Amino acid sequence: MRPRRSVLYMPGANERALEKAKSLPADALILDLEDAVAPDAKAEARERVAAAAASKEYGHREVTIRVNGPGTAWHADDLRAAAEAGPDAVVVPKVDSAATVREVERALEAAGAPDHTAIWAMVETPRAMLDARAVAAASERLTVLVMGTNDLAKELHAEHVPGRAPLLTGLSLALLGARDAGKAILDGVYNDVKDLAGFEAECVQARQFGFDGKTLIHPGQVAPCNEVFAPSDAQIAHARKVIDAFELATREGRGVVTVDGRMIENLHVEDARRILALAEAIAGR
Ligand SMILES: CC(C)(COP(=O)(O)OP(=O)(O)OC[C@H]1O[C@@H](n2cnc3c(N)ncnc32)[C@H](O)[C@@H]1OP(=O)(O)O)[C@@H](O)C(=O)NCCC(=O)NCCSC(=O)C[C@H](O)C(=O)O
Ligand SMILES: [Mg+2]
Repeated sequence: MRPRRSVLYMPGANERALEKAKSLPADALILDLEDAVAPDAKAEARERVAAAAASKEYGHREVTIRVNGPGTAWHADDLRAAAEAGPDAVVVPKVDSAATVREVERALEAAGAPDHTAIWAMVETPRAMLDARAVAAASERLTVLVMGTNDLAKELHAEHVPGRAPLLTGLSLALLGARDAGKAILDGVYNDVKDLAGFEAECVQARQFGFDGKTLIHPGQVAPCNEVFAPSDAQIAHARKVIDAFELATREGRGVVTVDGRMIENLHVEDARRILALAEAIAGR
């Protein structure tokens, strides 16, 4: 169980942000070479990001590198540099087919990427929503899907509105694909870094949908995001109660029981165990 409540992007060319990330309570970092880096700064950012990822100075935080997308002039060089740096994962934008995942996997292996370097695939196009399951299941190296809700909204000609009605179908399709393939999935970013109330509402919505965490763009979003995606004290207490009550029922030869007036079966116990495992992993940080 690896907590991925808060996953912070930072521009690969921004030395100050790369330094600051060492002290932020984010579960994971995405050192970005794609959208947040201007074309003229790509080569320098690539060196900076590779050195940061290889430095092992980020403690418990998962360190990932977002490369430029397949078909761009920088993609192959980015993959080679990432493979040599050996981050926890390479984040690949605009993945819309299983074939792309396999090409990335081959390129990483040809460049000598260590086994521990996973692939995180960004799903951010209509095609990716429709083929999310195939993308998620394309490789064992692929462990996480990452929503790209800005690109998705752009492709759909959709507006960013509170509640995200225009994106809900895409979010659901991506979740279905990820979970069917047994993979983790992260929600997209919230662009208005000053609107903390709107941000928190979107975190709660993502948690209710089933996302493991949310991608972020500003340090001020990390703490509230961690709070929303961590099991609350009440959830932890309830999970323990469910497990205890079900174990007692099982010893008495019953397969179903009620806790606080609600029916509990084996599947609820599995969920309770998942909640406790996540809480323990967070407490171990
Ligand atoms: C959004 C920002 C441009 C805001 O920048 P700024 O106004 O300069 O922020 P602050 O002055 O409030 O910064 C305060 C301090 O925090 C540091 N900082 C800021 N952002 C980060 C960060 N992301 N990681 C680490 N540290 C950060 C500043 O350096 C200040 O430090 P100090 O001077 O020591 O006090 C900016 O936050 C930013 O650039 N964010 C990241 C943008 C980014 O990475 N975008 C690409 C990913 S999102 C995406 O691509 C979407 C996806 O593909 C999709 O389709 O949806
Ligand atoms: Mg994008």
